[in-house]
Amino acid sequence: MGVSGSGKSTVGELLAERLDVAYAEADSFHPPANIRKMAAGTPLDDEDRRPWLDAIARWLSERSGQGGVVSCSALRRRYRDRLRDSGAPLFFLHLDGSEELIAGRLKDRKGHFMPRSLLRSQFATLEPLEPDEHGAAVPIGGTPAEVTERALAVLAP
Ligand SMILES: Nc1ncnc2c1ncn2[C@@H]1O[C@H](COP(=O)(O)OP(=O)(O)O)[C@@H](O)[C@H]1O
Ligand SMILES: O=C(O)[C@H](O)[C@@H](O)[C@H](O)[C@H](O)COP(=O)(O)O
Repeated sequence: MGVSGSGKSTVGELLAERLDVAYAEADSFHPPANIRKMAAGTPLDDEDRRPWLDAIARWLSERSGQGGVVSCSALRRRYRDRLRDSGAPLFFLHLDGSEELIAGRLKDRKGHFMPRSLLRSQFATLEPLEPDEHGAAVPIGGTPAEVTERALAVLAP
């Protein structure tokens, strides 16, 4: 989990490779209308995110027990609750970094529908993990390989 540009896709793929489990990119579960809306510079609302979270929850429940990594922003507590309702045992890794660091990385990202102008609203929507949630924050400084090592250390201390 984490805001746009926090490294979910980059680190998620590396993590899945290291764990030898399936990987899913949550962006690919958005209905086309959601992609169009974000590309036009408008943040999604809860209603837009409902079918998207339902589709990700389906993927999770189909894979329950086999392991897997999904890179999904899961910005609000209630979105994570929806994913937990899938029944799959989930561990949320929050890729955690400053708006300044992430904005800098997004400047160099090419060929992605998400405009940088939405980063502010992503931070405004973000609700960090609460103490009762199974998961941990992972600082995103350093290379993707370093962040992946940090995530692995948290998963298997
Ligand atoms: N640890 C890192 N160091 C430098 N650049 C990174 C790092 N992680 C990701 N990036 C780059 O930052 C941008 C956003 O990463 P991405 O994985 O697309 O984030 P998200 O999936 O969360 O939107 C991409 O251009 C990616 O190559
Ligand atoms: O809930 C949302 O507002 C979106 O799903 C958003 O959080 C997500 O991050 C976008 O799909 C952009 O994609 P990237 O995170 O890959 O930039």
